[in-house]
Amino acid sequence: MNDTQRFQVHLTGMIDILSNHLYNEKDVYIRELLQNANDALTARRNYHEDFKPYIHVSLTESGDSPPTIIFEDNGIGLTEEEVHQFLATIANSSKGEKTFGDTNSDFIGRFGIGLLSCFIVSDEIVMVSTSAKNNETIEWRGKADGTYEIRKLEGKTFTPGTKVYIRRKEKLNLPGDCFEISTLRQTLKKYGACLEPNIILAYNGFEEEINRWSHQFANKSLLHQMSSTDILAFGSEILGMDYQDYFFIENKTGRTYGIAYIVPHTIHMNAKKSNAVFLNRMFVTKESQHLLPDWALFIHCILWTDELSPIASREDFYQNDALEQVRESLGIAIKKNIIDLPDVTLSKLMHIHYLGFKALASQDDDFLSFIYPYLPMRTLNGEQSLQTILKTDETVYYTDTVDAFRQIQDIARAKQMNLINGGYTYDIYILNKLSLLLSNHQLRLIDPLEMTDTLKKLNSEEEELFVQIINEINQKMNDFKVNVELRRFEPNHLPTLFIHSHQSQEDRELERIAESSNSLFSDLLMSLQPQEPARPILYLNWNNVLIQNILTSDKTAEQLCVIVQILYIQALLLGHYPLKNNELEMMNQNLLYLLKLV
Ligand SMILES: Nc1ncnc2c1ncn2[C@@H]1O[C@H](COP(=O)(O)OP(=O)(O)OP(=O)(O)O)[C@@H](O)[C@H]1O
Repeated sequence: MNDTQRFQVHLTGMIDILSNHLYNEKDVYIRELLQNANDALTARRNYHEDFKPYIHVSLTESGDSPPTIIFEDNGIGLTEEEVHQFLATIANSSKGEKTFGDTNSDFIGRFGIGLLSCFIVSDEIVMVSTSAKNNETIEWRGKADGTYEIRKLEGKTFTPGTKVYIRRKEKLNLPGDCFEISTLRQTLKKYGACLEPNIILAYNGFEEEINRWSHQFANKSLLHQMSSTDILAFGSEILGMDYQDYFFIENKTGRTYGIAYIVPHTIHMNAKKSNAVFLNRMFVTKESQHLLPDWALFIHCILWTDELSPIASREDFYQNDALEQVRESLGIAIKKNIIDLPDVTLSKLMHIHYLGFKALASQDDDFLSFIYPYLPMRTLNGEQSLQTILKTDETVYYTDTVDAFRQIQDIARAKQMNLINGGYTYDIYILNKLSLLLSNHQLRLIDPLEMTDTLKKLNSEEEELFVQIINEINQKMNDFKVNVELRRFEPNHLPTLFIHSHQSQEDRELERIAESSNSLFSDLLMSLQPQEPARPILYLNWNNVLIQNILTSDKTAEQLCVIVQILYIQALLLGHYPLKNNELEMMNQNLLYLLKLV
């Protein structure tokens, strides 16, 4: 015979799960009480009742007994049947569907577990509720041990609404709990800032309104009528930063909207995002990481939504398709607003946030085609905007690495070339895209090797004069895998030009890493190297007085080689290339050699 049994709920275990494993914020019980009061007011309004909604919160302390927080609302209340059905049955809610987004419900509660969070701070929840449906008043006492008592209060007339009493546990060890007035005030402001009903906090005979000013911002049409002073003040209150510029944003459904503040200082690329989000007017998080695209670092948002699903702790949102669509649509809105900003604001913005703008421009052609004139780039003349760089009719060249720029900057300057250093973050993607996008400009990537074509060969007599010595030098430099050549080039003051192709740099780096690895790994690395690795070239400038003096002096080949080796080390150091072991050794030997001479 089948023996059907009922599951039992171990409430103490559940409270432990809630307090230690579900909620990060230790003040959630205030959020849940606010939310329930707010939902009860919504339900009463939906019940077609004409009344002035309020939520009244008070903190009482009397004598030696622990302080008590009392939450009162004049909402729909609960009948006795509803108390059994919704209060005493865990995970049963009177608020319908458990999913957000698909439904257009005004309720915030869904899961039917929120009230349990009060057990984190209290051993008993006492609720006195008068239902607007039948005017009956019920007192419910729920205990953390999983038992509850219920009784009807008769003989007195109560108006519809609910009062919840939370008395602090005797041994509550929760730093910064809300049984202290300033924490309670702060927490009510945090969660309740945008709720519609008037929230009043009473303490020691004084009353203050918590959300009178702030609740208006959540109303889309009121928001657009607020003064800019108010909007900036609201940003600083919610996000804790002083902003100077903002614009409104809204996604395409119109169900997620808000204020986008421009961050007034430079932001680190992996800085935490600071976006406050309210779901059905209830605060969810101040650090939403996924609601805006990654590039939108220069924006801090305050957003209101009713179309996203919160995770169980209600402290963030599920990363689902709905969230992705909202993020994409908000991204489009931000771009559009930036494009519409006045020129002065845009230049100011660029100054602070060029990196964020470059990130966006490198991913988005539309944005790039608008924004590129304002983007700053490093050139031979320091930092310039692309609009200034591209003013000329001549070809503008760019390198793909900082290293390539360094290698050719001197001769490029001598040739009066327009050269951009494309080696900084995002620049190469932007420049590559622009080279295809801009039809009227010659924007061309240059390889340092191309520059060697412009170095002049010596005439045949000169060539003959030095061919032997250059050969000897090359033999001595063979160990360092570099070729030495003699050429004429400008600027004359430049004794050498060191050209290191991508391939020769890679081969060199492989060798250097192999040197500092264990023998097994080093053998493996070296087996990856080609038989004949690519070599950099050290060009000696025959136009340069130092080089002329060196080569025409009566020094022996060995002595000349010492000097060329020193010039080679200098070129490596100027190019920021770490030295290999044999180069270090060679430099030390040469220093000793020089020491002996002086
Ligand atoms: N102030 C109140 N007025 C009227 N009913 C209330 C009040 N507080 C709680 N309730 C009732 O108790 C039920 C359980 O509340 P609880 O906070 O545990 O869950 P919920 O609000 O439904 O969902 P969630 O877990 O998502 O918050 C509610 O569905 C509601 O019917």
